[in-house]
Amino acid sequence: MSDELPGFTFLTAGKVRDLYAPEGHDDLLLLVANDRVSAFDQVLSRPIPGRAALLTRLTRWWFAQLADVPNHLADADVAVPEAVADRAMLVRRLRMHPVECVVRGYVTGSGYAEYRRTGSISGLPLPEGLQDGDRLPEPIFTPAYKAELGAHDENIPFETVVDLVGAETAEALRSTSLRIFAEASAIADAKGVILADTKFEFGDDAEGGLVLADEVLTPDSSRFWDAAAYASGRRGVGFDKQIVRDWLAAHWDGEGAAPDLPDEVVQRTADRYRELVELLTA
Ligand SMILES: Nc1ncnc(-c2cnn(Cc3cccc(F)c3)c2)c1Cl
Repeated sequence: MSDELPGFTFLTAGKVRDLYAPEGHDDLLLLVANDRVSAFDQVLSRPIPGRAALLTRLTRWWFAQLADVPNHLADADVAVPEAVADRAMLVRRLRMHPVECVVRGYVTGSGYAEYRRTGSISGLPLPEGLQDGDRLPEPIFTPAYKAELGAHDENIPFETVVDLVGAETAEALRSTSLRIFAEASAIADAKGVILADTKFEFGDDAEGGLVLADEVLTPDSSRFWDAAAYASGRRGVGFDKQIVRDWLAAHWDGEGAAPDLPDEVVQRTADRYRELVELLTA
């Protein structure tokens, strides 16, 4: 997506999203998703058609499911350009907390690596002998400090969250994150999808209230696994990027730029995103 969006000032770009400010509305922002996908810390060269619209639809749906949690969606009368309308969200500008509110129901990824090194994640001691992909006795709040774009977030103990945002907000971040995770994983579970982990971001609005921000419970912020595959011993079968990961693992040594995905992989991945969103939002 070029930076040009009439009536909006380009602010910054993430891996797969751009942030704009609506001219004349400094209390609002526009998040515009694009069809790019990142894997192995690289934004792949070939976009996945329809991905941005599907993930925007999913985030909107989750916000509606989590009606008891204040969120940043704005219903202001600002015209969003037709060209991006199905993959854009007009949101209230918040004072964002610099904490990635990660909740894990299963141990995998960077959390599993930290567990193998230290026996804990974000300072939380865990049972011995856990294997990659094991379900945890109960979901845990494992916050991270927002790293600069492209770097890995650094897991931090709850005490550091208190230092960053104060005890009251830290407790609210933890309790709200755990509550949302419990609600969302129950919804996903009923549809044959494991929500293994997710990352929430929150900010304060002008009244000082805690507001759920950014994208929510999408395959970019969460790991969604196929529950039937997990039950049959095939762990961590991702719903979205597994096709891309498997193809890259078979056709790339991980050095330098990732090769272009073939049409068949792009199409199957696009289908898989649609399948996940239609399964969850049915
Ligand atoms: N409601 C809000 N209020 C204030 N700030 C934000 C905010 C800032 N940055 N990001 C993440 C991001 C970075 C790059 C492109 C993106 F589309 C999004 C979200 C939000 Cl969502």
